[in-house]
Amino acid sequence: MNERLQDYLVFDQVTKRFGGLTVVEAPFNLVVPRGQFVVFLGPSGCGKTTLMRMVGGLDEATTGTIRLEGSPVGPPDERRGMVFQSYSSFPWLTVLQNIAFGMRYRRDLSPKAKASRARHYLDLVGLSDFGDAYPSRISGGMRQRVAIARTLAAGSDVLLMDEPFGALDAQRREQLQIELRRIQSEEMKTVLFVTHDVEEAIFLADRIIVFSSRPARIIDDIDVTAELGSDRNLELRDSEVFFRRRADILRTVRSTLTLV
Ligand SMILES: Nc1ncnc2c1ncn2[C@@H]1O[C@H](COP(=O)(O)OP(=O)(O)OP(=O)(O)O)[C@@H](O)[C@H]1O
Repeated sequence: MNERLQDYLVFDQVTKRFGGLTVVEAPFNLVVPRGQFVVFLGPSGCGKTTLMRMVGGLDEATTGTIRLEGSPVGPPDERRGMVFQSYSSFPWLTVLQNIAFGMRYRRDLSPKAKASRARHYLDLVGLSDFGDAYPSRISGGMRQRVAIARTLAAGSDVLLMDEPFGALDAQRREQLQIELRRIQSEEMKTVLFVTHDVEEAIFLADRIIVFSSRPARIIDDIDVTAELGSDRNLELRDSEVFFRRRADILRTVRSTLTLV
């Protein structure tokens, strides 16, 4: 991999304060190669969302820089797609139109290609029968799926996902985890993904960053792909090595609760 791909997304000496509250204190450094699936795992309130928002351009670092392909990240743009906990859909657009909205910048796609892509992602998230519905008429979990479909359809190179599957039932969640991992590896997406679910973290991640309580500090940086390979499927999920790894990581995560 050449240098530009190796240091594709870089947190360089980043700190963050909100008034008197220090969220990221010890300068935060992390180098993410292009195409890596990185999961942030850590106690509630330690600053994971804040780090993601800074990558997305929704917040600014107090000191230090976040660089994407060598340049400081600026305001949100189409290179970075976000699915956050407080997802939003446009109430005046139908579900299908909401998904298509994510592609408004895509000049490389004809209107017909956009329509078929929107339909594809609508089906993928299991909302085939709700394309013409308005967001106010569907459940919160379904609106979350609309947000996921819109972000995937947009085709951004970097996906910033903050507990995107939190409100989904177990079966839908598993299906979307498999699809997300497939899309990510086929299309070389770089993903930052926040979850509190250790199993989800191991299943999806190439690499897991484990944080301490606030102020956020990295206490472990786990190369999951080195141990489990990059092929993720349901057999792996039931395997002994998966369960062993899950137990190890749970131990590390539990230790963060006593670290301050
Ligand atoms: N705009 C803001 N102004 C003031 N404080 C903020 C702001 N945004 C976040 N914080 C505070 O920063 C801290 C870190 O919040 P953040 O949402 O990044 O944590 P988190 O690790 O993502 O938590 P969770 O896992 O519960 O989502 C919290 O104490 C939060 O209240």
